[in-house]
Amino acid sequence: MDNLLTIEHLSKSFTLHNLNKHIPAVEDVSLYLKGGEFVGVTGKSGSGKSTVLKCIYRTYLPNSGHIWYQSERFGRVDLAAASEQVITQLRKLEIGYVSQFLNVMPRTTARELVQNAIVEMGHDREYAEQETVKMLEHFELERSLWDSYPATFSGGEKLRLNIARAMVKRPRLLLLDEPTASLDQSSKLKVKQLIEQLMAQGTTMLGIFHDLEFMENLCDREYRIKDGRFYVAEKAEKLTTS
Ligand SMILES: Nc1ncnc2c1ncn2[C@@H]1O[C@H](COP(=O)(O)OP(=O)(O)OP(=O)(O)O)[C@@H](O)[C@H]1O
Repeated sequence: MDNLLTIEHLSKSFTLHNLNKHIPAVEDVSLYLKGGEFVGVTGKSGSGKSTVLKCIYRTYLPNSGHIWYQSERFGRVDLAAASEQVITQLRKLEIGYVSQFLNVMPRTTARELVQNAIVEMGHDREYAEQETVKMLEHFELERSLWDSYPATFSGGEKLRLNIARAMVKRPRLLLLDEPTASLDQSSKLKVKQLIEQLMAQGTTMLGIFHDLEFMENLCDREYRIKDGRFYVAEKAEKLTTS
């Protein structure tokens, strides 16, 4: 199968002007994802894992390199150079990003947050309501919270809602940035079940997980980003734990 994503020689650095400091977060990283694969990214803290994911989602604009994404709507797109309009459409329709932090919207309830994610993909309200109920039930978010504002939720409740919102869209490409970092065992199991469902539906995933055992039981392949002056992603041997 063709690659859904091909990263070529990606570099991203940050300049902290107040400290007069230059941080080469990612240097010369190349990797690929075939359609339907679940690939894990590992590496020491600070080795640049999140930066790679954020460059793909275009939270960060890379300094150099290409991020070729085979889009359903736009054909082959370089995410490192695409216009903001294309990126906005891709985020709505094709590419999901989930981290351990929930961006709460003011005066938007938990139920609305999930529903809106489905509606912006073009589905009707009735379908969005049904899917929202299924997802909130799956993640065992207390019913009394469904119509409350997430700003007051506990860390675990926010996290479960965040994952529900990203996964309910069933994106073509899902970027998982340590989504299970502070979840208890039962919530992790819920995430695992949904990842397996998404895999069965053909979603391609690139994920960073604190819990390596959790990741290695699920993923097809793994890239290690090496610490040091150069941050090079290399293909690790295919895991055989499944
Ligand atoms: N917005 C930013 N501004 C300045 N420096 C940043 C920024 N984002 C990341 N960095 C720096 O880039 C480097 C890589 O960070 P990144 O978060 O990608 O690492 P990571 O491998 O995901 O780490 P962890 O496992 O601890 O989450 C670090 O030195 C970090 O301090």
